Amino acid sequence: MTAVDEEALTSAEADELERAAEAALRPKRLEEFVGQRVVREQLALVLQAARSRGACADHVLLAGPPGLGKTTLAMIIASEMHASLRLTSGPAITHAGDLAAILSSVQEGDVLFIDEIHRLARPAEEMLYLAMEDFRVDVVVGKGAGATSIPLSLPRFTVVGATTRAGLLPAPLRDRFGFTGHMDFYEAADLERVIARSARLLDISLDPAAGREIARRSRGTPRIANRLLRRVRDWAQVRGNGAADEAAARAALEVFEVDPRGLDRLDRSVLHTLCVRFGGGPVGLTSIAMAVGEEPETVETVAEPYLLREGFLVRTPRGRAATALAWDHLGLRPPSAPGTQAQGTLFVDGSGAPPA
Ligand SMILES: Nc1ncnc2c1ncn2[C@@H]1O[C@H](COP(=O)(O)OP(=O)(O)OP(=O)(O)O)[C@@H](O)[C@H]1O
Repeated sequence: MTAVDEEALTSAEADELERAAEAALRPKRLEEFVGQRVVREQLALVLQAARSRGACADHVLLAGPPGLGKTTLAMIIASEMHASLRLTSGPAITHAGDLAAILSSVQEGDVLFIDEIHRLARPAEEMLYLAMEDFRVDVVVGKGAGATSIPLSLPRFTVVGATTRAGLLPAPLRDRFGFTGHMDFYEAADLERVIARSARLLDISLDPAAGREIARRSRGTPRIANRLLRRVRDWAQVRGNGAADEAAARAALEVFEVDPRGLDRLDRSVLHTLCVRFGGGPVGLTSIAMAVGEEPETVETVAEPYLLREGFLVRTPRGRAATALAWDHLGLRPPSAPGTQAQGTLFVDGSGAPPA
């Protein structure tokens, strides 16, 4: 096995472990689901009404940045409806035939979760409209002039679609969802509750001040909060005295390059590129992505929403531009200020100054 294979295996194993750790922390019922008060209330109503009619729930679209709980909510919908859950994703369905195979095995009342639904191939998308509206698929048998289309009726089922980019969904598909839950970043207080709950489940005795520190630096995202909690536990075990207290939280977050505003390496790299390489912008998404070595979609869906929300950057018709807060956070001065040099190295504390 080559060094590259070994590395790939290790990171695949690490991803698998992270996924397993995440799965163990998923709330199973709507009342355990912390925060997102509006979506929770709307969903509770939709599900209760469907249950009392003895019908399956209307199709649900969940929209919002990664890690806010869309998959978790899909699982909760299935469990609240006492239904079986089938999971797939837009990129996994490369041909309409893949979707036809899934749909033809769907049972009455099932919940079909389609993650990244905005990435479905067009023919599959069209098949899905029909399935969602008329509970029917047309299966094409044969090729060319001899091809025939055989209609296949489906039992009633619920599609739960998740997307980080609701704007990319074609209107006909969007319109087939009876309810859309718009998920937003969590308030720090809600994240503290997520962290306290996870600490209990993981049997970590967590100091409330450490929970606050982790919450503050989790970019409003439960997945990040849970991940940082596990890293704080690691630090406490290996370098500390086992106590997950505030000092352990600060030290661990420093090691894992999460700065005091919760920005991680990618966030800082985007801001740094914008300020130093492009003089603060405005500059197009693709140029930023190329400069930081990421896909434009990753920059747009993973880094940008939080940077926008926190006021580090703005979107203008001519591209992304850094705000005064971004320059300040990096310890740099914008080029218009006299005597400015838009240069510097990024440090974990976001100061722009090297550690003493
Ligand atoms: N409201 C919540 N309360 C408690 N834990 C939560 C909540 N939302 C999410 N989590 C936890 O955060 C993790 C990520 O959630 P999930 O996988 O559902 O996010 P997602 O929005 O589907 O992300 P992606 O779009 O990247 O797939 C899970 O471990 C889940 O337990």
